[in-house]
Amino acid sequence: MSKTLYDKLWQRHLVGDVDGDQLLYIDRHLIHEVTSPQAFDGLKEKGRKVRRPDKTIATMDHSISTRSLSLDACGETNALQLRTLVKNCVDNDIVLYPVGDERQGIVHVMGPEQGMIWPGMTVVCGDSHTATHGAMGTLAFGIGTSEVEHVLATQTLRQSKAKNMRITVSGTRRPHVTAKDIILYIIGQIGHAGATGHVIEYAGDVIRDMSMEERMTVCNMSIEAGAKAGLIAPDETTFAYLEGKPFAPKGKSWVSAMQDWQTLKSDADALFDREVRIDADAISPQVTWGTNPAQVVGIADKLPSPASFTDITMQTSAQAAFDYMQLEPEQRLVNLPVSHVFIGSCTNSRINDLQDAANFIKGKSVAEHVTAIVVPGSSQVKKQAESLGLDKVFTAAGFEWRLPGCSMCLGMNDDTLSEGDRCASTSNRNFIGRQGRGALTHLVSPKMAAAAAIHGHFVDISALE
Ligand SMILES: CC(C)[C@H](C(=O)O)[C@@H](O)C(=O)O
Ligand code: SF4
Repeated sequence: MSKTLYDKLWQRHLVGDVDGDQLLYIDRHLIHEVTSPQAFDGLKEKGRKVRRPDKTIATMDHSISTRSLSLDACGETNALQLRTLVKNCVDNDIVLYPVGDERQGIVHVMGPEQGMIWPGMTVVCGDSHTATHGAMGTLAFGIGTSEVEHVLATQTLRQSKAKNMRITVSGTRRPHVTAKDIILYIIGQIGHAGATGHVIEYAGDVIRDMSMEERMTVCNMSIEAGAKAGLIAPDETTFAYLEGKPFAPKGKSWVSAMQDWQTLKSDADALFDREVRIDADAISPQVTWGTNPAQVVGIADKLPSPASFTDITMQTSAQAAFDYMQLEPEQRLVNLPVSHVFIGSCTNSRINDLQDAANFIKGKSVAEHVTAIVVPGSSQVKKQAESLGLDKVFTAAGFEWRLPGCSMCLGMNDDTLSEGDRCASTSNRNFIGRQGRGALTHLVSPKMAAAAAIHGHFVDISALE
């Protein structure tokens, strides 16, 4: 019978059935300071050991400062969380990339860049944006803390299989339309729960032509459409990205791995439970106006009016979003002033993202009323950006150039906004209070964020000369 890529990955990792669920083997377990402490406590209480420390890798990302390498920089609670991670890793022989380490970074940035994530793997992490790694042709998804404990103890996970969905993006990308605009547009079309219960495979020319970094941006936000995971079949772009990375297979192992990876695609006649087709020509630079990522429009478009939604729940949610975001139905966002700009997060803090923003900023200055920060996704990204002189471009324009971490994406450190601050943010969630109590978040691409910083308000970058 014909199979989808997801079916194939699932089948390869199936080790048995338990009470109606299935048991999957996990190839790579990524951990960070927020969702691992209770899992380690659980193991200790039960007198269990970590079964495969060699398949587990830890990094610090959420609770760290972006101004100081000190673990104490963001208060006692954060320091305790970080020191607990250190102790748990030492006690269990797990490799940890602490702040200051040249491999440290946001878990979804550092994993792929170290070559830890290979096509055909199963990858989990106690973090919802684990879907990012699906860009590598990997079955990758977020798990809860009790599941983190289960994986630490057994290197397996109980799961039930999701449905297959394919999103095919074809046509021609308009100028200034980035991977972020494409995924925001997709979520706008299918809704923030539009892929619930499904694993999405992204396909079509537009996806094929994307770099690995762009594919990661797309897969990263699968969870914002409710999907279990996002996937892209591996190809030459994937192999070229992986080759020579520290954890990638080498020599003969590389050759045989490549042969296997080439088979990792959906069969031509595979059936999907749901198919969505997206025409790239219809996509312009996007900006969210609401409090979930599906509440999004093209920058030149008018906001909807609540009455335009047929569904009563969507009407109510649109009205609530307008109230919270201090916006009016049918308003346009061009010229709406912003007070803050955040370039960072596991969606948009890779080198291409920083390059996109820097290209726009070069030789210009941040508007006087705007506070703008750039937070590279990892130490490697920071180093590469500095070798290209991007840090100088940002600081000369008036941006702050920070240390890598999650930062203002969710403000578990001191990078938070105050009530009424309006932020053009390259992150992935615009939930109420996400960047600080009463703060107003608009999700955009790095280019759109850069333009907002310079002009002090949202700009239709495709209309600029
Ligand atoms: C802290 C962590 C559990 C959380 C997640 O799972 O996504 C965070 O990364 C986020 O983006 O909200
Ligand atoms: S950057 Fe944001 S979305 Fe990504 S893992 Fe960190 S907090 Fe979560």
